[in-house]
Amino acid sequence: MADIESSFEFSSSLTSSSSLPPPRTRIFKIIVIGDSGVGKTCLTYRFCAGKFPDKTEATIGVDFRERVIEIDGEKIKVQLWDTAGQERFRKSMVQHYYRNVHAVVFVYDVTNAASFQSLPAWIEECRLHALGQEVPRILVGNKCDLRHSAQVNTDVAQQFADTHSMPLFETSAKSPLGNDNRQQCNADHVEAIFLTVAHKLKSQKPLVLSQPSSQFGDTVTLKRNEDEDRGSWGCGCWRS
Ligand SMILES: Nc1nc2c(ncn2[C@@H]2O[C@H](COP(=O)(O)OP(=O)(O)OP(=O)(O)O)[C@@H](O)[C@H]2O)c(=O)[nH]1
Ligand SMILES: [Mg+2]
Repeated sequence: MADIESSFEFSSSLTSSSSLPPPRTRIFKIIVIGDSGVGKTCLTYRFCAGKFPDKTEATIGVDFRERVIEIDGEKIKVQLWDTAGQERFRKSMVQHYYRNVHAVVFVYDVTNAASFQSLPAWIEECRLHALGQEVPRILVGNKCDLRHSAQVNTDVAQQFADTHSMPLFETSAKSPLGNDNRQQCNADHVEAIFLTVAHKLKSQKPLVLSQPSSQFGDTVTLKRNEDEDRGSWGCGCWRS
């Protein structure tokens, strides 16, 4: 089974004479995968930049977005890997996505049944890249603002999520522009989805230092205990 590793970024202002423990930021690497056009770029942009992007183009390879959040007084860097859905744009990068992944977000488009039907293939890809069951996964049905043209029934999606021990979130990356409370709620989910993943990762068992920090290095690698929590994390389904 592959180890889950977590990175810590140490403050560059640290001096060797300091007697205080170094301030540090834990980094959680979360990959976002799913068919082209489901809204991976919009979702990650919304979480990191706080808005729906003016325009997007198909992602080539992978884009990184980061946001530092604070949970229980600890600063955590949520690093989102926004991957390309189009096969021709992802081929060369695929090996890199899956290295030291802390969590996976599977995205489908609620208005596109084919994107939902592709999910088993995305799950299989994770398996082929040795992603263990201990790596938290969540399922996101995006574009709920287009609910009138929805092709994927919530109950069917929930059943799929249950089968694969994932919480399901239905949401919209698009900004709620009107006073529609339900849309507001949907958009707030984008924030909540990634915060939930970060909380889940933070609450997993303590990390153990596995290699000393080099004299000049800013980053050390930490390995989780062997007996880490392997269970699923219950149903966190939030529906609109
Ligand atoms: N109505 C609506 N449109 C959305 C939403 N999210 C994304 N879109 C639109 O869907 C299209 C594709 O969005 P992207 O975020 O680029 O899709 P992607 O999954 O990153 O696609 P690839 O990079 O090709 O894998 C764009 O035209 C977005 O404006 C949403 O929540 N609601
Ligand atoms: Mg994209």
